[in-house]
This record gives sequence, structure tokens and C-alpha cells, in this order.
Amino acid sequence: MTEPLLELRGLHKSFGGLTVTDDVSLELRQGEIHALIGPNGAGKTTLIHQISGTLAPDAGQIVFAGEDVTRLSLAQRARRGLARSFQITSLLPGFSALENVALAVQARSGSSFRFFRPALHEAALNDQAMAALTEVGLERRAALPAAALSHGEKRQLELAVALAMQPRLLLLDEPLAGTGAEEAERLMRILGELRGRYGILLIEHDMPAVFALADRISVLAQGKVIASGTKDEIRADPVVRDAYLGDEEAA
Ligand SMILES: Nc1ncnc2c1ncn2[C@@H]1O[C@H](COP(=O)(O)OP(=O)(O)OP(=O)(O)O)[C@@H](O)[C@H]1O
Repeated sequence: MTEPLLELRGLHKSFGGLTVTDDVSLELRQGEIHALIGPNGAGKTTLIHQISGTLAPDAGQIVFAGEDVTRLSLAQRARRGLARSFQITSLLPGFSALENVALAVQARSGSSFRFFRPALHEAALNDQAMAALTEVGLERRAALPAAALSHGEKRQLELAVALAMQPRLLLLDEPLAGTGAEEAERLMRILGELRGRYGILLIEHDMPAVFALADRISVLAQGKVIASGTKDEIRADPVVRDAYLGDEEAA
């Protein structure tokens, strides 16, 4: 079997007396969409913070593509291909969709464009940015200011910004939040099309979306992984049903 893209080994994190990550171990395979579900306050976002590097675990290891990244900074992890999706609030509203993505391309490439003449530099940035916009179906909205995009399109743009970092793993924290039915459907289709090319760790409260998209699911409750497996295994797990899924949601 190929090595996992991401492996968490015995992670612990407490805030004062509150244990929020309690001996969490899980594996995310190359190219899979792995959903992390659990009730409010289960510790999902805190776990994503530890994986991306904004929060240090108290104990345990984070192994990414075979390398222990537990002590690396957010920027060092990003350079290795670990990308957290940006929130709408980090988009620059007055800049075009293309410019928002081009800035991310530039941040990723650092000095690697310095050999180009300025015009070529800009063309190379824009080409890469356009490719990311195309991946999320926003190519025809490239020239519009981010502020003029609908809520769903802004979420697509966040995704394009993350893809511009050329990630191997995308950490997505509630990408469907606040979207209408049609927008959610479009985003789900886009995420489904990313399957296989990127590993995706998906936190999402919309259970039909999770069960439609995920290859595997891990369930977190009070900081512990109480189950991890395929959709069928999770659906059939009585502990999960008791702790979290209503019969209706898992149907
Ligand atoms: N910086 C912090 N200091 C203290 N407590 C925190 C901090 N961050 C999170 N918590 C607490 O940790 C617990 C887990 O929070 P977290 O946001 O990770 O849960 P979650 O599963 O993402 O929840 P939700 O689904 O509501 O977003 C909560 O009880 C929260 O209040």
C-alpha cells in the first residue's frame, strides 16, 4: 500500500483544563476526500489549525508525505504542499478574481519568477492564476472584482487561491457554509472533480454533501476519533449513530 499523504499520530491539545484533541490518530490517503465530522465543539477546527501549523499540539506527530512536519511553521508546511483554504475575509475585494489568485501564485513562487522580464513575469503569473480559476469554473469571471462575485463564487475563488499554492493536500473548513442549494451543488461538483489530484480533508456540517463526496470519513466527538472508515462503515456504526448521526442523516 502507498504511504498515506497525511498521518496524525497520537495528537493532544488542551486549552487550560479542556482537552480538545485527545489522542487523535488518523490517516488520509493520496487523492482521497476525507471528511472530518462531529458535533459542534468536537475539536474539528482545532485539529485543522494543528495540521496547517497555526497551533502547536501539546504532544503527538503530524507526518506529511512521509516527513515529520510537527515543528515546521505554517509557511514551511505550505511550501511542502499543505494548503488551508483562505476565508472570504482574506480576499481583496477591490482586486479582480484573477489578481487575487495571481497574488497567491506570486507568494508561492517567491523569487522563482525573477529570471523573467517583467512582462513575461506577469504573463506567467496570470497563466497560472487563470489555470486555477479554470479549475474552479470561474474563468469567465476573472476580470470582475472579488466584491462583485456572489457568495458561492467567492467560495470558489477561495478554492482557486488555495489551488494556486500548488497543494498536495487541501484543508477545507466548511466550504459549503452559507451557500444556497444551487451554489452548494456547484461547489460539490467542483470538489468532486478535484478528487484524485489532491488529497482533501473536509470539515462539513452538511451530511448529505459529506456522504455524497467523501471517500472516507472520520468522526470526532469530544476531541477523540470515535470512528474512521468508508461511508458504509460509518453509516452502520452504532457508536457514531448514538454520538452524532441521527438515523435520518445517515440514511
Ligand atoms: N483558543 C482557544 N482557547 C480556548 N478554548 C478553545 C480555543 N479554541 C477552541 N476552543 C474550544 O475548543 C473546543 C473545540 O473547538 P473547535 O472550534 O475546534 O470545535 P469544532 O468541532 O470545529 O466546532 P464547530 O463545528 O462548532 O466549528 C470548543 O469547546 C472551543 O470552545
